[in-house]
Amino acid sequence: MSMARAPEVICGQRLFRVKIAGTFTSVQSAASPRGTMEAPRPAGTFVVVGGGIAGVTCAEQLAVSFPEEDILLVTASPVIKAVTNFRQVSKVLEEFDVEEQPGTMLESRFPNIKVIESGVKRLKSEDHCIFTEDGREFVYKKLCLCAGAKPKLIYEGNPRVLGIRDTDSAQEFQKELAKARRIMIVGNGGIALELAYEIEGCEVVWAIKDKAIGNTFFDAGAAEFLTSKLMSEKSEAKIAHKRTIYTVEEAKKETRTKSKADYVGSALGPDWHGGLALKGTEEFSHSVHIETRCEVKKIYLEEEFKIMKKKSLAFPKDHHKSVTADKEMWPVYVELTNGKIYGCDFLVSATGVTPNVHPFLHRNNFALGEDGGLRVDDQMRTSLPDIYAAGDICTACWQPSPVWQQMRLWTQARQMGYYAAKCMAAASMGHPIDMDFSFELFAHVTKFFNYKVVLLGKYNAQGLGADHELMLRCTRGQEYVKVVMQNGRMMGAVLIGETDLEETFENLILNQMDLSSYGEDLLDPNIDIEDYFD
Ligand SMILES: Cc1cc2nc3c(=O)[nH]c(=O)nc-3n(C[C@H](O)[C@H](O)[C@H](O)COP(=O)(O)OP(=O)(O)OC[C@H]3O[C@@H](n4cnc5c(N)ncnc54)[C@H](O)[C@@H]3O)c2cc1C
Ligand SMILES: NC(=O)C1=CN([C@@H]2O[C@H](COP(=O)(O)OP(=O)(O)OC[C@H]3O[C@@H](n4cnc5c(N)ncnc54)[C@H](O)[C@@H]3O)[C@@H](O)[C@H]2O)C=CC1
Repeated sequence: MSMARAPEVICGQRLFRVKIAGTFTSVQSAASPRGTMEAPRPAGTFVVVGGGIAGVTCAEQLAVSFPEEDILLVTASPVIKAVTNFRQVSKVLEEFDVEEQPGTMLESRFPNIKVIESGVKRLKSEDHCIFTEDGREFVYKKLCLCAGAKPKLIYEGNPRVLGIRDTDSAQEFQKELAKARRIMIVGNGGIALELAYEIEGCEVVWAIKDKAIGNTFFDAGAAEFLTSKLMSEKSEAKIAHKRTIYTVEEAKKETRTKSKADYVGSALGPDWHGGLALKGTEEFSHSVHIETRCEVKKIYLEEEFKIMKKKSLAFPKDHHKSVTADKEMWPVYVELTNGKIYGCDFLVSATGVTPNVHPFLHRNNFALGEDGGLRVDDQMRTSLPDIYAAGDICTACWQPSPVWQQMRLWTQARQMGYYAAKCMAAASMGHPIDMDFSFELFAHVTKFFNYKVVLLGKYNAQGLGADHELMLRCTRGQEYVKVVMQNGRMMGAVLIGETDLEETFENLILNQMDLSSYGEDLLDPNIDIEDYFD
């Protein structure tokens, strides 16, 4: 490598040389301010790994904080994810679109960002350097790992089991669906909910471990509200954006109740299925049969199943009629733990994600969280010096606010990427910063079954024990409102439909006002709650 003199960059007290022959390298640090020679310390630049929302937001924020420095974004995917049309809906609720863009677009928006399209195959933390698949080595002074997560597939490797994470896997899924008459969805979180509602022209057997749908987001009440929509014909009416005061039909109070294929691309963005026709070969819209409280016991390919001489079941079109044996043959058969067997064209494993830490672990003694993510503290630092992490790859291990929890969502990926960059900048200047306000309250706005869904705080009473009460208001087909109360304070809420309550409830959760005296008025649709708390 040529050792031609490199441009010099002053950062704090230290003199660094960066960027030699198109790569970034280190020189020994200058003498310490006291005049004694410190042990040689690596120089290098700020390096961010991962072109998803967390990595891109982190790199952008670093580029703004250090306009004179080069920021390196190393990513395995050919496109990066950019946050566009960002809208701060309220204090903590945010909405944005996610766009796939070539790395060059990011470079032109931020001339001090350099995007390197290559997977990181190894991290040598003691030398502060990373090695990429294309044989390059980059030295960092601070590194932020934002390599996302991978789908945690059941029966991984079986050709009839598909997962959905990035554009490639979504397209593969669409291609297979276009030829399918029946599929099985396994899992009960975000992806399963979206697929069960969006898929048309194909029978869907949906196998869930729980007794109600959508366990990662909803309790049984909300699930029932949504299930009726799932079982009815699909109506594509646009969501209205005005508040409507509905009559309470039911108000009750419950007490105490890929080589390259090895690298995944970035996780899909909002409305990822919007541009994909999720349609099977048939001409009907929804046809979903839900099998509750069961898991997959075994799967058999067609030939294997024929030898077994077991019986599979026909798709239960009419829930009141008894189940009959299936006369058709299928490419794959799924035996459930409840003893039932269904044949289908393929199975979608929508069974969660696992943090993508593997490329960084070799000889690096990272502390890992229970879910396998890189543990990060309240400054987004991992357990190794000068290495930060953000987004799906990390496990938040600080003492959280009583109404915040980590979930692997793009809002949190953005917030963590942004805050990690702030922390890296602050550490470079030698002072820590206060936790970002976005971690005060968990807030997620999304769409399920064409309903707007807002989740706030401990929306499912997570970790509150038995000492809480729920208040509900529900108008079938219109809205579902649930608040979680503890000691007279609002701790969380689920708002489905156009309730227009999110801002008020967000404030009530944040300010922890004693609401005991308001009782059920809190959810009375005839009381304009915004005026009440003005
Ligand atoms: C189908 C689907 C629908 C979703 N819907 C929603 C939703 O409606 N709302 C919501 O809030 N969240 C949703 N999510 C979750 C959300 O997309 C993720 O939480 C978020 O995008 C994670 O961002 P990230 O930047 O941490 O990781 P990712 O987006 O996974 O990005 C990781 C990046 O790292 C790169 N990378 C990986 N390994 C390496 C390596 N070794 N070297 C270099 N680069 C590497 C990848 O190529 C990628 O660019 C959805 C997820 C999926 C899969
Ligand atoms: N609108 C939104 O907010 C959406 C968010 N997402 C996010 O994308 C990521 C991936 O989504 P999902 O895969 O749906 O993950 P998820 O974490 O939302 O749900 C995983 C589901 O799989 C179930 N499960 C786990 N192991 C299982 C097994 N062996 N057998 C049967 N069921 C099993 C779990 O009980 C859970 O219901 C998540 O972080 C999710 O939050 C995804 C789609 C939409």
